[in-house]
Amino acid sequence: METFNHFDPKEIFQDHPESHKIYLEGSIFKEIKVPIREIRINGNKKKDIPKSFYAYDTSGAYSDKNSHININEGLSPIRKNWLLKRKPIHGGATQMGYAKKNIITEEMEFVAIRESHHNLKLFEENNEREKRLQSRNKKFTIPKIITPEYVRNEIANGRAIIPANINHPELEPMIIGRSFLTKVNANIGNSVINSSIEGEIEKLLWSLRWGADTIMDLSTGKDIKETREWILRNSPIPVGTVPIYQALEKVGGIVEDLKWEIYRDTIIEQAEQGVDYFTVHSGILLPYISLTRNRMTGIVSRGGAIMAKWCTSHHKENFIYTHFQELCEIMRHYDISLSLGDALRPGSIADANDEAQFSELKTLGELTKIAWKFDVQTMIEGPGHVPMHLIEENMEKQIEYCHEAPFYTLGPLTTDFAPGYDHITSAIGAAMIGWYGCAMLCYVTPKEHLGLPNKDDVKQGLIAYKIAAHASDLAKCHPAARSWDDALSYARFHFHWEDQFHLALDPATARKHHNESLPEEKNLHTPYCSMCGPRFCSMRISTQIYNAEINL
Ligand SMILES: C[C@H]1O[C@@H](n2cnc3c(N)ncnc32)[C@H](O)[C@@H]1O
Ligand SMILES: Cc1ncc(COP(=O)(O)O)c(N)n1
Ligand code: MET
Ligand code: SF4
Ligand SMILES: [Zn+2]
Repeated sequence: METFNHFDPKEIFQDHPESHKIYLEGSIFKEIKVPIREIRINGNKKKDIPKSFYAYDTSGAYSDKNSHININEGLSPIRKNWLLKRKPIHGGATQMGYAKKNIITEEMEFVAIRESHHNLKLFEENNEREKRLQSRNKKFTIPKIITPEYVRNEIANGRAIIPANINHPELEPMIIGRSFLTKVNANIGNSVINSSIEGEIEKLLWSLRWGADTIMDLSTGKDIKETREWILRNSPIPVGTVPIYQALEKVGGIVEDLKWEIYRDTIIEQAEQGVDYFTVHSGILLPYISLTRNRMTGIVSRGGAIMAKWCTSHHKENFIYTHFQELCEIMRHYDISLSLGDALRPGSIADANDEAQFSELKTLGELTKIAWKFDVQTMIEGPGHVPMHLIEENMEKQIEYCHEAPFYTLGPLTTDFAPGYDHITSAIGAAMIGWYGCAMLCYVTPKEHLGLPNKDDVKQGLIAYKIAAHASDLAKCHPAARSWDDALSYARFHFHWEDQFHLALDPATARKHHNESLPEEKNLHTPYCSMCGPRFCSMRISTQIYNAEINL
């Protein structure tokens, strides 16, 4: 693609009525501007309720009415000055390197503000209510306000990462760790069957619109490098890749012809472009491969299957494992985060939690320790297909084997019997593992196992996963989570229909469903909807009871 003139990017971000973008300033670093979406709450104009709600905002400059957007030029490089300034003062280091030296970076303050800003109490404290809602929370203590020092400490200890390549200055930093908001990744990218750069840009923009915290470009078709360049220059969120896919392309798809040197050159090429994290299949060792023989579905990881074929055909140990320190040195230089891939994740309910899977997980734990020596920020990838009763064991073993490095799981899918609806089968497992402490949920779309997702699949996958992530945050009693539910419930009980739509995850769909049976103009202040009608509306009857009490 030479130039982009296919559609107006800003149009994708216009269906957020009563929302506008504001920026919060740093206190350590005045030049940082942390984006937030402010949603206006209109109420009935009589009562003294908060006038706005602040929502975490992943959409970058695209949703800013005052910004200039040109896909051909890319986003403005907001981190450029931070990086330049820091280098002569402290020398270049990874976020983990700075954190270990007790240095707070711009990125750390940025994410601290981002994680705390909607930590605003919408309604007056109700101690009895707070006690009741937190009574069964045993797993987590998350601080009420996330400070830059708290962020630094979590990064220094390896419990959280800020994926931020020094060559991705367009990035708005975000943090992945179990003491922070649960994050969601969206996979995009072409395949040989289906491919266009503008189509991938469109999926990127839909991902941003629907709240993806990171994306992975999993392209395996044509123009892999050029596609990635367009994505990176226009992405305000971290971009991850699986470099072995492009390495395999370089050897014409012949697995046996792969070698470390080609893989290394691919890594450097992608590092120079600004990729923020790499999925690396370094934990699948030669002896583990035979453990998959009796599985129902073999090796389902793409990178894993490629590596297994290489190892068995040469009868040699995994070349990423044997060159792991060299890999870490390259990644440290760019501050690329390491996502240790789960090449042996189960691809069916029958294969969940088997020996192959957990053997690899142990190896990933050993590699984590090595990566940390190099100050490489690290997270661990997890399954896959797991029935609900076996999910908790995955989280427990990951924390134990991998020294509390953040967990990043695909789903997990809780059943295999619903192709076409795997965004739902997997959002169930994602909500559970998020609650147990998984830091980032990799979405699954309705197309899983069936084909390459299109932009509508991206939307459906993200909606399912934003729900899973938020439900996890509520269950973790994350201090920033519940205020959104409270604002929406208040609007619902008081029949502030407009507020209910504006606060909704998907405002247009909520409005459309409401208006299908009660047309908008006449009924927007109606104290009921078509579900029960005027006489049977229980919330209306409740209000009548309380109003009568007041009159007594
Ligand atoms: C590991 C996960 O990545 C998904 N996956 C692999 N390639 C792509 C792509 N080009 N676009 C979207 N998702 C992809 C798989 O469907 C699986 O869910
Ligand atoms: C959570 C997650 N997302 C993506 C991949 C990469 O895909 P693959 O292992 O199939 O190459 C992975 N291993 N885990
Ligand atoms: N659905 C598979 C999984 O569970 C992925 C297939 S495409 C590599 O990981
Ligand atoms: S998703 Fe399709 S192409 Fe990928 S492993 Fe499954 S069947 Fe093969
Ligand atoms: Zn699968």
